[in-house]
Amino acid sequence: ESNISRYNVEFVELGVIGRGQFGRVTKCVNKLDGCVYALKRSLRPVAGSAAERAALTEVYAHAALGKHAHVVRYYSAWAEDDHMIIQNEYCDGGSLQQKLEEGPLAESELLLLLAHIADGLSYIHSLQLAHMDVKPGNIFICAGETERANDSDDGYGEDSPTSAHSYKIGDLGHVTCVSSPSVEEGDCRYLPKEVLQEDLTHLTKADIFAFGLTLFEAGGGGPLPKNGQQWHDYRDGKLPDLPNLSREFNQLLKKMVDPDPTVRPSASRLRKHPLLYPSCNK
Ligand SMILES: Cn1cc(CCO)c2c3c(c(-c4ccccc4Cl)cc21)C(=O)NC3=O
Repeated sequence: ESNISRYNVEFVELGVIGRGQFGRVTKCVNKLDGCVYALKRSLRPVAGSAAERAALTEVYAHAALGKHAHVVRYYSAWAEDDHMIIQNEYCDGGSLQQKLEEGPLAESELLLLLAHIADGLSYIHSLQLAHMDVKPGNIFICAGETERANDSDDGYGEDSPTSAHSYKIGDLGHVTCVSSPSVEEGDCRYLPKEVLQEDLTHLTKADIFAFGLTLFEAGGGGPLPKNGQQWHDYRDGKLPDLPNLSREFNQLLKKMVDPDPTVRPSASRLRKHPLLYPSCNK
């Protein structure tokens, strides 16, 4: 293989920001444009393997999703000396999972998370795609981001004038087309029962389920079960109330994790939920 590495020629590594069985994620400066990016470097998957299909799906999804205020932006991907590299937007505020280590979010913060991620999911779903791995570890925070209606407003842009920080959905490694039979299951803690039972007829509602458990966890309901009775209870409509949240928020969480996927609100409906427009319903 060539030993001229684009990674080393075009980027300066600032530090490792993530490690996994997949490889590692680094924070890098591009020497040409001087901007900071997140680069994931993983072993090149075996040709024809599920891992290769997932890697290609990730790049196809990023390319199809282009630019959106609440989806982590993709810039480039390439292969070099037996590795695959993907260059994404660097979100400087860490992941939601890291933020939750400091404790649960207050309802006002949960509403910001709800608005931003419902926006991102609504955009992904509008392209007939489903994320399939929504969870705190795949939601990243861009601190100090002032939201403004982006000039190329495609109707999905955030319309609130400014917000202290912005939540974005990342890691498109499990993205699938809603009419696709093959699903690479995401984290089982956020997986709805119907997907486990191979019912793939409502894949966008699998994202809503996972987002519901993500909000429940962010509101203090964690840690989530990976199996056992509690895992089943949460999927049989027995999600406990969170005492520090309003009755209305608790009702919304129960709707988002309803056993019947058709009962769960769509992402575009979530964007218009009354909880997000407090002044209107006084
Ligand atoms: C572990 N980890 C930490 C971060 C920084 C959070 O402040 C991070 C990022 C990404 C990713 C990422 C996820 C999946 C695929 C590719 C990448 Cl670069 C992983 C990240 C990504 O795409 N953008 C990131 O900021």
